[in-house]
Amino acid sequence: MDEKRDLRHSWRLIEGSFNRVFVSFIVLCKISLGMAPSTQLQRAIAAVKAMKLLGFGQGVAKPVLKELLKVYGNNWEYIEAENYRLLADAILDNQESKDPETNEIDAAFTDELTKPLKRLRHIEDPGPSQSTIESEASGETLLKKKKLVASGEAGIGEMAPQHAINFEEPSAPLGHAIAKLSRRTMRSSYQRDEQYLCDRTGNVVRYKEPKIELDAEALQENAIVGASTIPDKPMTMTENDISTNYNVPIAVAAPNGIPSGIAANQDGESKIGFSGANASFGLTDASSLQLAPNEGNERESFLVSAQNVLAYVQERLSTNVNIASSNTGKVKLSLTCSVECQNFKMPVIESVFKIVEDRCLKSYKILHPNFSLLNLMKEICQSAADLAAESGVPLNDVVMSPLKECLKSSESPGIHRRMTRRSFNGSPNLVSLETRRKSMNGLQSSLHIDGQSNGIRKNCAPESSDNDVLQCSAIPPLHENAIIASLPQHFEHDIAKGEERIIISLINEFNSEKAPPYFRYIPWNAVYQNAHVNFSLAQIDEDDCCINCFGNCLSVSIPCACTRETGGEFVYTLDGLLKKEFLNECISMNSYMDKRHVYCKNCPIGRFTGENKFDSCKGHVVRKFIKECWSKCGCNKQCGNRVVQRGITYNLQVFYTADGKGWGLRTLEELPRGAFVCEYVGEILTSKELHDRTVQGSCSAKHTYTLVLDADWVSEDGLKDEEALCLDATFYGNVGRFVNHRCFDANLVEVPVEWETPDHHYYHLAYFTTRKVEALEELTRDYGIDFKDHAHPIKAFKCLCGSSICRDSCRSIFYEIIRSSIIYFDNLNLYAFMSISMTNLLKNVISLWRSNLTIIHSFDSTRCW
Ligand SMILES: C[S@@+](CC[C@H](N)C(=O)[O-])C[C@H]1O[C@@H](n2cnc3c(N)ncnc32)[C@H](O)[C@@H]1O
Repeated sequence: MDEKRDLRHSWRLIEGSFNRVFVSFIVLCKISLGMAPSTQLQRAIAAVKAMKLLGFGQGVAKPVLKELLKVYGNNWEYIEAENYRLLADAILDNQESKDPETNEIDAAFTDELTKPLKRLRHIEDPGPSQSTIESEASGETLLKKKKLVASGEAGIGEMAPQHAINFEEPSAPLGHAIAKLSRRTMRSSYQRDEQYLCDRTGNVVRYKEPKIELDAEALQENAIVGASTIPDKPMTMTENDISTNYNVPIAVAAPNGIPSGIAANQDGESKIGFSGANASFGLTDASSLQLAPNEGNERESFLVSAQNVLAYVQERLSTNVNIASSNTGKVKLSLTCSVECQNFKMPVIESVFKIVEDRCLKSYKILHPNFSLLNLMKEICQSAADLAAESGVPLNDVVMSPLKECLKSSESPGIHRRMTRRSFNGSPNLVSLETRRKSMNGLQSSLHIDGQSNGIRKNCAPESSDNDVLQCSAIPPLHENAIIASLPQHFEHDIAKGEERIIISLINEFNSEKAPPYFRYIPWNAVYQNAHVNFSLAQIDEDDCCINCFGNCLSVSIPCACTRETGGEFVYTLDGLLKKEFLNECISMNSYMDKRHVYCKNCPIGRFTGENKFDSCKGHVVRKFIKECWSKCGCNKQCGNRVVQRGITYNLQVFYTADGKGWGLRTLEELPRGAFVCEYVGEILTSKELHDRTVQGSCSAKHTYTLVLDADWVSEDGLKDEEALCLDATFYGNVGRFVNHRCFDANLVEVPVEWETPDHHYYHLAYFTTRKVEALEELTRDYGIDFKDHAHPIKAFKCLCGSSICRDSCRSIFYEIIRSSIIYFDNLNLYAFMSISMTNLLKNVISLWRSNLTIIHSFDSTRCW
């Protein structure tokens, strides 16, 4: 109320003095300017009137106007442009040059009448029309300005207040910069070369102001630094968060150099801070976030202080990112983009996030599992704050591409939160989003993003194009064609080299290892030398195929002959997933817990070890087979009973694991339960050939890539060597070779699948999901290793699977007991184990001990380890 009263008073004073000014300027114009009196007179009157409204008396304005007219050869257009900005600036500069010290103090303690005056220098003014002046003078707008200046001056007043970053030269009044831009377009003598930065500890740091070139491109790219308007309900947090606590922020003027100031929002209400011709809703209060009509003016502003960060960044295409943080450590960020659609309605912000995340995932395919837009925004806030707190960061970089700078600043060691993104030229790039916490003491814990739960009511949605959202969210638009252009060295576009139906990228986000040791990618198994694998049509008799079928076997009510192996039922659903019951059984059979091991009398593995061949079998898991239709069948390639042979269909990626397992495989999209992921492909070796390779040491690499196709070994006594087959993916293999081990709760299970060979000597080993797998989750299977079997010829690795029930830990004795317990209670299988209560489990264990049952060490020795 007091403020309003003051303003009214000021306005009366202005009115009262107007007549005198008018008369004086008639004289001035007649004497000094030599123009046609009527025109000059009117113009002079208008100029003085405008200056008076700004608080400059006639005595101050007159000589400066005179001087300007001289300098510009009586070119009134320059002087009148932008509501006499040039004149106002010149007056201020004149004052500054007379007494900079006083001005500095002025900046801090200037009285209320002076504040709006200074503020006008950086307000985005829609134009010099009389109506604008009137509306400014009418109270409400001035009140807004007053508030604005007051909040802005809180920072200046203390001049380098503790914890404030001041990107403005100390002696410069607020709002210098935007005016500067326009002046620069006219004369270079107004340029300032340096700015001062007060870091959070109050030190003044000095650095170069970005050079502003006057060509159109530079005007788009660069921005000027100065003081800014603070919207009357600025980019808000709660009152407590920011209130009047903005410390001398940075403002970046419109790239086109057209300052304007009072933005019209949708409701037609005047708003200070953004051009009415631009979409502008900055960091306003969530509840008052407004979308202004976009008429094309692009603006950038960036307002920063160490504890109070207010950032408004606009990239091209009228898209903005606004960031604000408060003394309390809260950070809010809002996105602005222009959407050219009628009847625009803001969707729920979470759904916007989701779309962007999905798009990121779809496009980059290499995002960190923890990637979320919200996290990204937090990163941006954090990084902006870090940058603000950090001296010596060139401001122009900050202004032009804040995220780029955030990302650049992530090279030092520390907490690593990484994601991949495309570089700003549209190519994919690996980016480390490490955040340096040191400068933000405690901010991390209290980060808050506007629009998360309290909701942004009005904003733009990324509905029109990728650009709309991706540019403003600092994730640049995607151009698939540009993928290969600037890949990081540790990124391989397609390790399958076109052999698969899909692209399988490889990425190392953790160290400099660019690629796994050399191997040749093959999409299907290949016989090394002696393995007896007969793919002949002749060996498939009519009982082993469905000659009379047509189209899709699954669409017929009577299952075809190919289901003989699986009890007269197809194992696949119409969606191509494994049926629940079949999958459950496969999981259970493959389970380390499961007792269904069988032992060969003459184990092919033991034959070459010199051990007693009747005693050497470590046991083999009995597995269920899938039989798929094949070329001799009457159905087509799209038949629902041909899943594995159609190859990999989900987006997979080889990546370097963070937990020391070396390379691993992950999915880039969500996988449903029972989905076929990939086959384990390698060279088909006889067990003798594998043994020879082992003896020769050619398999003694850091990692082991061999496994035994032993699913049916026990059914035939005296299996010939050329029929006892193994797979070795050390030198030739597919993505399956990168699947790491996980104890018990792996998300893949291997299932033998046959189609071109009716016997079970050779088969394909297919990996299916045991549960729904989230995008970016590592794909793992349980190798079935007994980590306690130190007598095994091949030493097991130190398990780093991270499972809470890892068998290779000191707790594993507990699991041995559990396993024994399950074996003891014959009716329990893995599922029962998973579901039994701890009490029951303990009862089992006690009962087990009581009965003095020895722990049985049986395990599948023939699996890969
Ligand atoms: C089939 S390879 C898997 C791919 C391998 N990580 C790589 O970098 O190429 C199996 C090897 O990976 C490593 N490995 C797999 N699972 C592991 C685990 N849970 N803990 C530690 N190492 C593991 C072991 O060296 C093992 O011999």
